[in-house]
Amino acid sequence: MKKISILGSTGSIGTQTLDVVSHHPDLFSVEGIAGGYNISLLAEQIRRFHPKKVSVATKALADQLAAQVPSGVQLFYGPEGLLEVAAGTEADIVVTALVGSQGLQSTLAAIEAGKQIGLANKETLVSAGHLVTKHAAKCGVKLLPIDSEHSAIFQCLNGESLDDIHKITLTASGGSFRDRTREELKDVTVAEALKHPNWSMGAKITIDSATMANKGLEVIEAHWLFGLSYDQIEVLIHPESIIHSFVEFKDYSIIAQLGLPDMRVPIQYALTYPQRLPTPSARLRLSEIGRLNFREMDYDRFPCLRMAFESGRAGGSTPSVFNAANEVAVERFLQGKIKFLQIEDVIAETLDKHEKVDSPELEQIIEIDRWARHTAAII
Ligand SMILES: NC(=O)C1=CN([C@@H]2O[C@H](COP(=O)(O)OP(=O)(O)OC[C@H]3O[C@@H](n4cnc5c(N)ncnc54)[C@H](OP(=O)(O)O)[C@@H]3O)[C@@H](O)[C@H]2O)C=CC1
Ligand SMILES: CC(=O)[C@@H](O)[C@H](O)COP(=O)(O)O
Ligand SMILES: [Mn+2]
Repeated sequence: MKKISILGSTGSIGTQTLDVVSHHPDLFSVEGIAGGYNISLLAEQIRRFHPKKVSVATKALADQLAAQVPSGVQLFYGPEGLLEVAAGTEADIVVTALVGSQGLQSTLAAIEAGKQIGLANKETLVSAGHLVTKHAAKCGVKLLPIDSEHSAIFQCLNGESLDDIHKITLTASGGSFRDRTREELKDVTVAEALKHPNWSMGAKITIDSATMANKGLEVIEAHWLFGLSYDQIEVLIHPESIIHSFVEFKDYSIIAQLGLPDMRVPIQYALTYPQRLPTPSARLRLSEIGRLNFREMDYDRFPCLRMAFESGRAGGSTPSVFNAANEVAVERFLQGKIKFLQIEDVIAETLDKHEKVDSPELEQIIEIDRWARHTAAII
């Protein structure tokens, strides 16, 4: 029986992780879950999966939840509560499915406690990839990718030497506005931006897909997960999201991973690795799909991706600023405070104001993240 804890159990990745668990009740037990504000769903998850430790965003919510669940469950709240669920249980693997760089300290705590990591929360790796990978190596912890593209690359690389890689290609659906010109993006609404063509995901990542910041975060995530240079990472628009990504080796042979867009496949692979088991996903039938399409990436159309590459190449604290500015800009867009195209302006101006710090320690990352959020909030 593999014991798991989930940070962000009430979100898109969290609920799909629990769906995978419910399809294999003999294989998995749930030690801990952490959510933010959705306590009715947390109460339901507690009744169904019997975690020992549960965390919510605030003390008031923890008190409300206490009235709805069996007295044996240990309830926590706030950042300390996340650390408790990340590191204070007997879990073998922690699924990091919080949204944003707020997941950084709990991911590091889980690693320090020797938990394997099912990594969905890409912002942690963007913000502090050098620290996360260093700690994981020191503690002998595997970072098992859940992000669909990185799971694809991980599966393609199985048993292959990193020295044999020429390039990897991350595929991008193009997001909600892939067929619109920049002129047509001026007055798009939040509701339109939230309509991803292929995936049902949380609000923040859906907006990131529309700006292509998501692929930018994924480029930096791939750099850290696979130890590749930015020159070895390419992005290709593939509107169907059937090829989840591919590796081109130095003999120019290409290995790709394909499947219908269903996150339960990469989630389950991270939980069962190196074993493969049946999933609840439907089968891909290529004869029904008929054809697959590809388009060259246009960096003028999607400047957030260009800024992500530049931030990754600049290194040090720059990706952390890119990430924090993006998080704030997306939140402001979702609240109707800025327009869609201003997301990229907020990121660009915040990056312009930043003075890079090389190899920042955790405390410096936290301080720089705070500075970037404050700066991005008032641009
Ligand atoms: N969704 C997807 O298909 C994919 C997602 N990812 C990545 O996975 C991560 C999660 O994405 P997704 O599941 O879509 O996001 P969601 O917005 O659906 O879920 C976010 C989760 O974080 C929790 N949360 C938010 N704020 C707090 C807080 N202050 N304290 C505790 N918990 C909090 C939410 O709790 P609550 O709702 O209870 O407030 C929720 O459980 C992101 O990093 C994303 O980029 C990667 C690949 C695919
Ligand atoms: C499911 C997943 O991994 C997302 O990150 C997905 O990749 C978003 O789609 P696009 O960024 O390709 O639009
Ligand atoms: Mn992805």
